[in-house]
Amino acid sequence: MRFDVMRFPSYAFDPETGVATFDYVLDGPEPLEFTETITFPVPSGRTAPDAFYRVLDLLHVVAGVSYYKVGAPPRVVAPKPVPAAVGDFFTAIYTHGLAEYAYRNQLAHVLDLTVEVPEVASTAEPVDNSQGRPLSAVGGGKDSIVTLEILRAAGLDPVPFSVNPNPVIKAVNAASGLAALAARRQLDPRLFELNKAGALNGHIPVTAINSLIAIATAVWHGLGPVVMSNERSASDPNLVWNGHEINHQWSKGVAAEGLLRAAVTAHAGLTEPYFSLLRSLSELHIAQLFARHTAYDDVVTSCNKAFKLHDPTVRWCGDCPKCRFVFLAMAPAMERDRLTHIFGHDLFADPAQVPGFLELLGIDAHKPFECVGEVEESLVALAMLDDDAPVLVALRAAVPAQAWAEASREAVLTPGGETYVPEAYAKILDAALA
Ligand SMILES: CC(=O)N[C@H]1[C@@H](OP(=O)(O)OP(=O)(O)OC[C@H]2O[C@@H](n3ccc(=O)[nH]c3=O)[C@H](O)[C@@H]2O)O[C@H](CO)[C@@H](O)[C@@H]1O[C@H](C)C(=O)N[C@@H](C)C(=O)N[C@@H](CCC(=O)O)C(=O)O
Ligand SMILES: Nc1ncnc2c1ncn2[C@@H]1O[C@H](COP(=O)(O)OP(=O)(O)OP(=O)(O)O)[C@@H](O)[C@H]1O
Repeated sequence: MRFDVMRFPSYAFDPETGVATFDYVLDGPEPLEFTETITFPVPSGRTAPDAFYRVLDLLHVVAGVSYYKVGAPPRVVAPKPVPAAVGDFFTAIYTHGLAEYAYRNQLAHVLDLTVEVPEVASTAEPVDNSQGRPLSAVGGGKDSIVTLEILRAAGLDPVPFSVNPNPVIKAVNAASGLAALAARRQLDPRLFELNKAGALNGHIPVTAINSLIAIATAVWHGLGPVVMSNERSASDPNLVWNGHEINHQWSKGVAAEGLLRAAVTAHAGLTEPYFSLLRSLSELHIAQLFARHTAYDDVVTSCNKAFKLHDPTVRWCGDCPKCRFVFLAMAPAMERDRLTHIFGHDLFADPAQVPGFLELLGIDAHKPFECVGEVEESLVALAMLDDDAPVLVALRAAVPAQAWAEASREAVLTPGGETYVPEAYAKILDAALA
């Protein structure tokens, strides 16, 4: 299949049902057409404001990555004039956001794309949304639980929100006792047929898509900023290829956050659209904050296999990089019995897990293409554990002396790095960390 250009013919939105449909075309000798459907929760008695439609303009192009990856055409032409900040955001989504896909499929041209914008438009009038109730994105894992509880403790009355909440997310929301909002996202089924037939496939920047759905929902419901739980290490690449950083978690990183904020403010006017409350924290630090909340032990699930669209696991699979990393990160903060209860497995008792842990400790290959923290975080977590579980004994013996010397507990557990957290929320975070 050869395609010349990706286009975005139109989108439609029905405020009665909350259903938005986004159309895509991969144009070439044998064009392919796709439609993605996103159903927003409908608020009672609120008309969708202009800013809502403007966020949909952004979502239309960003959600196109799922279909672009079927053919990787050399050109992507955005549908309407947008401010310069939006063009930059689109280009970053299709290059950095698809970098792992480009690397795995050896499609170097994807990293050099520029999304073409018909004309540069002027920026929107400001819309002050900074004082509304925060919409807190919930992914079912430990990070968003920590954010939800920090916002709740500060009296900000957060509204939990998820895209396609699965049983894990529904159980987390139930454990929180808060009334949640949800949107439904349906990929064009044709995509799955093409995948089965062997079409090009790979990872996409899903957090950017979920984030724009969250922002649109917050705008329509008259809420305040969307608060994410993306950690410091999400900004660090897995490897460098042809001079380009390849980061599995790119759209969770701080650069993506800055670009998304700038695009939404320029095109939709929102003064405080979106930020990650936990940006300055390591995963290890967040795991320590999570340990304070036992109410979620029976439901919290960070394993990505539980979030697959087809054949998901019920909870932790117990044998993937993410399960291993979160087990190691939580271990110093809680009794082993509690940890084993949360996971349903004791990963430190199983010697077959040793090679996977060595990868996290930087002893083998590059950081896995998964949502895992830095090698330094894993080393510090291991250094904080002093019992003789079989896996821990094997890992201690394998870590070279120099690696221990380079891992600083203080560096890992001290907040730092660039963030976009507004001052009022930064005070709340400081209070939670005190
Ligand atoms: C759950 C998961 O990890 N999925 C990744 C996996 O896909 P798989 O085929 O095993 O299962 P499904 O997710 O059910 O996907 C079925 C097909 O649909 C395509 N697809 C899915 C969602 C979407 O928005 N667009 C799509 O085109 C998908 O490509 C499958 O063909 O492997 C895929 C290929 O590497 C990944 O793309 C799947 O990742 C999901 C999009 C996903 O939701 N992943 C998150 C758990 C995830 O990886 N989050 C990252 C943050 C990434 C970011 O920058 O935002 C993290 O937490 O580190
Ligand atoms: N289905 C979803 N709907 C809305 N937001 C989501 C969804 N899945 C993930 N997110 C948000 O995207 C960000 C990244 O997700 P991630 O999976 O890393 O977080 P998490 O589930 O809270 O924690 P963990 O890292 O332990 O899995 C978080 O802010 C999370 O709340």
